[in-house]
Amino acid sequence: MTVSHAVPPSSDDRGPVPEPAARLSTPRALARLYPFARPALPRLIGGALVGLGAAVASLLIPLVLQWAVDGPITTGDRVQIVWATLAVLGLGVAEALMVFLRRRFVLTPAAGIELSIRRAFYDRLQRLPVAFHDRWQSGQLLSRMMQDIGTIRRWLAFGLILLLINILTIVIGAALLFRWHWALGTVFVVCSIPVWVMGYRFEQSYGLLSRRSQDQAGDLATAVEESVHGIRVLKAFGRGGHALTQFTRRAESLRDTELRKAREVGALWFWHELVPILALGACFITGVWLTAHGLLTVGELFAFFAMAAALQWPMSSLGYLYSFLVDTRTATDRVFEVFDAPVTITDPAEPRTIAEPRGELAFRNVRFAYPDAGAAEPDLLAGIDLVLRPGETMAIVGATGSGKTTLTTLPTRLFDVTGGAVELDGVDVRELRLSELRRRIGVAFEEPILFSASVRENVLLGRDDLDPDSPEADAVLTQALDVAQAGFAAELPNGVDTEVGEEGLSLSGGQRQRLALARVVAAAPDVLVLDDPLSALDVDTEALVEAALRRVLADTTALIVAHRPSTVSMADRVAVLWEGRIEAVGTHAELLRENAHYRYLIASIDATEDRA
Ligand SMILES: Nc1ncnc2c1ncn2[C@@H]1O[C@H](COP(=O)(O)OP(=O)(O)OP(=O)(O)O)[C@@H](O)[C@H]1O
Repeated sequence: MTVSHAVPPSSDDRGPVPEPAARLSTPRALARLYPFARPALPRLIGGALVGLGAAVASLLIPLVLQWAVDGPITTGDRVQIVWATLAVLGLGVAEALMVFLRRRFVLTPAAGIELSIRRAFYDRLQRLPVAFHDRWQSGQLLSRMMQDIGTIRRWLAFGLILLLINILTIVIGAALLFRWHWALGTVFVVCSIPVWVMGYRFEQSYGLLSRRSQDQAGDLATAVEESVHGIRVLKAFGRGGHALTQFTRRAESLRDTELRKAREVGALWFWHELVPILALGACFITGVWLTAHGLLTVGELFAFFAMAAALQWPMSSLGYLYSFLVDTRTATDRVFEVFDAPVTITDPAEPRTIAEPRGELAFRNVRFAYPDAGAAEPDLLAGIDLVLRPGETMAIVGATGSGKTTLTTLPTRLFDVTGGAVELDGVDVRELRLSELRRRIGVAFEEPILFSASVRENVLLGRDDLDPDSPEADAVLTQALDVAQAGFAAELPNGVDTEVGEEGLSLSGGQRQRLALARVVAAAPDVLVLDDPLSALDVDTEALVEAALRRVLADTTALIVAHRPSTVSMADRVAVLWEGRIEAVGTHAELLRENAHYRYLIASIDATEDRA
């Protein structure tokens, strides 16, 4: 059941936000929050009951006034007047206390619900495949995580309960009006009808605006995130002004939508303020007429005015609560679009395990096309057959864009093959638990990503089996840093406990690459997959890393994407990727002798190096 399809970031001023394909009614859309709200339900119900108690107390005051005016005030019974005064005071204090209690009841559970939705959302983001993250802007995900889930929390803490209480208060108030005289009740109900009709129509039009503004807020977050992330490029190219212009355009689009929202809400508020006043005016005239004709007592007329005052806030708040309801529905839709996105790469139903790991990696007639590739496009990988023998180092050489990096994403199932199979020690990788697979195969990417954490934490990321403070962890860390020639880490202000900045920006490209390499070495997998791991290193450091890697690679199977002759030289054999297939496999010397494409590729690599 989906509220709508996972709409990849919709946009701002490029046209109207598309209506989700399958819209649920608002109550059903909000009911999807139930699993998160269930643990907090007793307290939420408690809060609603106490809130209702406060509303009842406020409605009882007019009844006491009616009794006082028709009884002791008319008869002059002072004792009874004192009792009536005390009752009104008592009801007022009880109402205030119950409002206070209502807040106490709901605040903590609502914050708990927010936490559990955020946790589930983050967990979902972790489990969703790379293909999902390729399609979604990070700002869209961020705004859903922060802004939309915050809106849901505020709704559960205040909006929902207030809406229920206020509607109940209005119903009880109307019933009391009927009790005094059917004509009063009827006038009130008839005059209120426009309020409900306008509320319904408002939901339709405001829903679209609400969706657009929340999507635009996501786009804006993306713009901020991208410009902060790419601040060096923007500065280097002097494009700060251009970025500001683009940002301003997006911010203005959001402002325009917010203003349209505010105008819609303002119009609704106006009618929600005006109609109750008109209704009460009509009731007033009716009440005076009824009293003049002896059909209503003076006490009842007096109580009616008090009731009008008590109903004023519940009626006028409906406009605000409606818009809040629609915003929350939109926020819920946006959050559930992520929950509804399919997790396509999962553990198998009946996982196998590799009893005696040897480290043989085989590509058997592997085919692959990216999900967004056109149906008419040929597969990027169109029948890859390649076997890496245990302990062998295999380099992959191919033209730019031929699919080398893509090939490295398949063994760990960052993407699943669209045909054929990747096998580890004879077992299809799709038959292994993801945790086992990713423990056995380690990957270092060309773009080295470091997290905002210490060098130690970054390097030992894949070793959750080790206590980070244990001597064993220290030994693994030292050895990995040694292999990756990352001795510079010891000279950082706090050594290996130095926090490397956001994504390691405070380190040089080569330093980051060496730490990323150390991370995969520390993981000690059976098979290493390295996507051009030395591209950012200077010639001397590269030679040192190579020498150390050779020692590690001596008994580890490795698949290395090579863009340089020096990387090729580390390999036992080289595979030539050409037009989606492995055209030839052999030693560097054999291929130079026998394969024209290989000669061409090596020549173009050399030419690039010479130019560099
Ligand atoms: N996530 C993705 N979604 C869609 N298409 C992609 C994705 N990643 C890469 N591609 C496309 O797949 C093709 C192969 O890309 P890939 O990065 O695997 O090539 P490569 O051989 O590693 O290139 P290079 O040598 O330049 O690093 C390219 O045309 C690229 O545009």
